Amino acid sequence: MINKEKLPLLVLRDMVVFPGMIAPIFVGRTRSIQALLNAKIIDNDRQILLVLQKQPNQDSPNVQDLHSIGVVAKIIQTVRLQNNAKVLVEAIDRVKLDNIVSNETYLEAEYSVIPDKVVKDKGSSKILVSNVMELFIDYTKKHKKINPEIIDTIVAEIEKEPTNFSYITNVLSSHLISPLLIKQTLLEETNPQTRIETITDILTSGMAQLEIEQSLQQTLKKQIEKTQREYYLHEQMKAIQKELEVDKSDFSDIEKKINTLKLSKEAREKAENELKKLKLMNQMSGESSVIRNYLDILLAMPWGKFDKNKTNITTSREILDRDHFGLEKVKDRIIEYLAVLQRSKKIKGPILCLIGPPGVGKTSLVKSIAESIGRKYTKFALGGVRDESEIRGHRKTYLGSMPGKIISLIKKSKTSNPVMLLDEIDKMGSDFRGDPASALLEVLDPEQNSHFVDHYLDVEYDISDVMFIATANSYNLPRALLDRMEIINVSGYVEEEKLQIAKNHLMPKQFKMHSMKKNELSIDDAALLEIIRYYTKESGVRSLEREISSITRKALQKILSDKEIKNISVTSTNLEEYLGVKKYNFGLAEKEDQIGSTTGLAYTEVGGELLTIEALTFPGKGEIKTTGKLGEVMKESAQAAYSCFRSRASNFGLKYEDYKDLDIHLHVPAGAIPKDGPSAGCAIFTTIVSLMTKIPVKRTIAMTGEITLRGMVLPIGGLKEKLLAASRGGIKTVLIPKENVKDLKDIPPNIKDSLEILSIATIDEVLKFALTNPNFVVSS
Ligand SMILES: Nc1ncnc2c1ncn2[C@@H]1O[C@H](COP(=O)(O)OP(=O)(O)OP(=O)(O)O)[C@@H](O)[C@H]1O
Repeated sequence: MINKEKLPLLVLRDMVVFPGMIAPIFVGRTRSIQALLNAKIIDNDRQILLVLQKQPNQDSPNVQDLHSIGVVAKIIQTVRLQNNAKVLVEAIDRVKLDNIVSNETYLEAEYSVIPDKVVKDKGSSKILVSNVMELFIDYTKKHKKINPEIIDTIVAEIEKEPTNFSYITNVLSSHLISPLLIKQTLLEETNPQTRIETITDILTSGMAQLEIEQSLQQTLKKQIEKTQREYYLHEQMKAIQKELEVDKSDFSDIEKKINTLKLSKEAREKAENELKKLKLMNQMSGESSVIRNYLDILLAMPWGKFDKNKTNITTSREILDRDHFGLEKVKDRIIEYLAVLQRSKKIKGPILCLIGPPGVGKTSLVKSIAESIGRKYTKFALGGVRDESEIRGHRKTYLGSMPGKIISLIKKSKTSNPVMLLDEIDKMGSDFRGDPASALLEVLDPEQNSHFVDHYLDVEYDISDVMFIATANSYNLPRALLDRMEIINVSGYVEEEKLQIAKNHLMPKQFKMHSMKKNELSIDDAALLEIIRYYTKESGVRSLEREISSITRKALQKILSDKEIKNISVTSTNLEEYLGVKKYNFGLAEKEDQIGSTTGLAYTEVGGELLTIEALTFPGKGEIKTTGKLGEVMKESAQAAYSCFRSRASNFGLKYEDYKDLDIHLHVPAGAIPKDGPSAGCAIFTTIVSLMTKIPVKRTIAMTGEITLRGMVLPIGGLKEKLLAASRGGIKTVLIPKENVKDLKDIPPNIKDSLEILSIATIDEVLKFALTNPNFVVSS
């Protein structure tokens, strides 16, 4: 039924109000405010019609611009603001508008209430409601636009009236998030069941849309994350590249070296691999500095660099003669060796080893050899080397590891064919860290050393062009090493030679070193001889050189501190002024012939020595006791000499009773110095015989020779050194084993001339020469 009484019409721009709902409305348009003001009071309520305009953006819609279905509502509250108002309305019924008219200030219309159709199939509608409710809850939760508390209230209210389908659909419709037109359709639908279905459809499609949106959002989020990640990585890469850019020059240096150096194939591959690793590394890391160091060393090696072989034996001889006095035999041997080199360019044979006491010129000979063949000189001091890695290096993985000395010295000499002096090869030790001698064997073996691998370099380096020359003070070398080497004996010098060396080599050398002019200082021969005799005690000339150096310094100081002094001459009279009191007595021979004291001759690492052997008797059990740090061999030699004496005692007119209760104490002075070897046998025997027979031993005689129990004299070593010591010590006569006579040809004539050298084959002969009363032996 149409309600002919008109009600003012409030046109809504963008909302649909459903029956039963309370809604706040902002009213701004004048016509709307006028409509509000003219709301009619019906049943004690101010009532008004509400309708949606078709186009939300129209400011003054005409009658045809409005939907025909709306609601009649009561105004609960009105709040007037300055130019507009806020009104709270409660929709009462769905209405159809008729006869809409516009009076002066607002629209008004007649209306007829449209009741909802009665739902017949309540069962299925109930199911539909529970479905739609579930959907609604899901949808609103997902949508997140509706406050969860409101959802709870709606759900609670609906649960209160589960069969009021009109109410339920209106509530759900008003909370749907959907376009206005759809809402208007819902308002216009009078069948609640149809409305439920429509709402279900709307929610389902809304859900699907939401899901799509959400997955789209996620993809978008992922996309953004991916882009951000890529951006970040990109930036990081830029930073790394920038970092690398800085070091690029470093790498290019290394690359250049790898490409230009004459590396072996293996070394090139290794260098390239290491460089590859290095490029991928953090340049600040410890490992990268290990690799850098390694590459530095590997690429600093003189790959393929050789000094040109200038071997010419004539010039070599000249240089050796220029630098060294005497040593003819040694020089001959060296020249022979160099002759092979001149022909074959590479010596595959054994390496040279110069053996002799200190200061005899071994080192300077090697320097001269290097100079004479135009090669660099380098020295590997082996004294005290105990660790194999000093020769062959440590693996580069160890912290602070380094290549071995051989490789380091080659690198330092900047050529692959230097002359390398292996100094003091006899002083090499060995311990748990490995035996350096066996590593050295590999170095010296011409078959192996072209493939020498240093632990640090870890690639083969050909050292077969290096000329190794060893020096040693003694023959105390591992057998295998001795076999690899050609020994050249460099023995000591006699006084005359020392004098010549001092005048022609040491003095000019020291003068040059101290910038002393030739005419400013002179040391006469007598003074030099005194230095040799009283200030030095050596086979070589090292101390002599030191003393000359000390004189030069003192003379220089005098010249510089006193302008009056223009030159200085050092003679035997003023020598003490420069060198202080005499350090040694010349000639160790006894002042008088002694009972129980004999002079023996020893050969030590520092050259020949006079050895006094003395003995005493005292009551005892007929035993012999030895002191003076004697080695096992020397002790046994004393035992043998004593047994030999006892077996022959009757020859010397002695009865068993004479010596059976006597102990002998045999001592060799300079008790702190270890002594060993069998060559003092003769001297010990002579001492015992002299002691027991009370016949003195001639003071001017010295002897050397091993004895057997049966009284034979056996040969000894180091003859030249021993004769030199005898001549230095003021000895007149030397007894040497008969078998050593053949060695005399190697002894310089001046030594032979300065001594009476007698050969002995038996101990009887020894006694005949050594005792002051030789007839005694013969008569007995
Ligand atoms: N025959 C010689 N002619 C000239 N100078 C010599 C001669 N012998 C030695 N010298 C000089 O004596 C000094 C010591 O020699 P050098 O250092 O070569 O001795 P060495 O035998 O190598 O000793 P070490 O075994 O202790 O190494 C050097 O200055 C050297 O030039």
